[in-house]
Amino acid sequence: MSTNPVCEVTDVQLSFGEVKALNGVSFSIQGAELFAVIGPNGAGKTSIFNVLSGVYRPQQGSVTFGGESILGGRPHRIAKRGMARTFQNIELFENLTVVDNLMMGRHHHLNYHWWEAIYWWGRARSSELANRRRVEEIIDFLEIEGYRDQPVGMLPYGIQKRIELGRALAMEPKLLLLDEPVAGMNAEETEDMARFILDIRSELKIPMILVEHDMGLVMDLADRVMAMDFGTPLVTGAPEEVQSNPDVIRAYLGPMSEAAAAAVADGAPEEAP
Ligand SMILES: Nc1ncnc2c1ncn2[C@@H]1O[C@H](COP(=O)(O)OP(=O)(O)OP(=O)(O)O)[C@@H](O)[C@H]1O
Repeated sequence: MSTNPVCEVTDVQLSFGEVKALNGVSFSIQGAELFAVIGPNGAGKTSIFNVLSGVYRPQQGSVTFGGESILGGRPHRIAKRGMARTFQNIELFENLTVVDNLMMGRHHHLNYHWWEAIYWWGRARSSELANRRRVEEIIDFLEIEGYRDQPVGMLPYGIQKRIELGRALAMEPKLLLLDEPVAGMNAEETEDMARFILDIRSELKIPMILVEHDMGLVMDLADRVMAMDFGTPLVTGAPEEVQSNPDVIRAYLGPMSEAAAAAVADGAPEEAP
């Protein structure tokens, strides 16, 4: 049985002057899958996120989300339609508490008028209580009860990354974009983040696109991987298929890896120099 893709990117071209940031990029996200995008520095990974979230408008191609085109859509409108994103560099309100930062993720779900808010009645009261309940569920889910009332800026880096993930979850996204979620983390923090990403897939069933340099993490978690180089997709497939693709090995290791790539293609172990 085929289902409609959550998101479909078709033949996207994006240039900055002479630089082709994206060149014929196509992929679609089906169901609650974890789709990873890998590639060396400058391959175009962040540009894909910027196109999806409305920060960049490509010169060619189409992008649909929930069956409708989002090309030319403003970032806040695309976010409101259910696309949430975490960033390489944490973007939280440092002086606000964990709870208040998570409540920021709920602002699309506030559905009352200002006069109802002033008198704290009607929809203002019920909507606020429902939003607080949802935030408490996320606090439980991400195991951050111990930090709930602390200003985010005071917390360890790994916890801040987890709170940023929490804020994205508070939006109740239909698609979650994770931009290097374990960058700068130690082994224990990475392991915790990996566990939460797996829980999001299995329990919350939210489709995710993951951009990450930690290959171990990508190969362990992803359902499918798209490898890119110089804006061009090299191969898309199961992690083991992508990992052993000679073009991918070349892109990562450079021309010195010709022997390694050939050996992998032949299925033969590489000889020691
Ligand atoms: N706003 C911009 N103006 C000019 N060039 C840009 C812009 N954004 C991206 N590029 C260029 O597009 C190419 C792809 O960049 P992008 O940031 O998408 O790569 P990346 O794979 O995310 O790299 P990294 O792993 O280093 O974050 C690079 O050559 C980059 O310099």
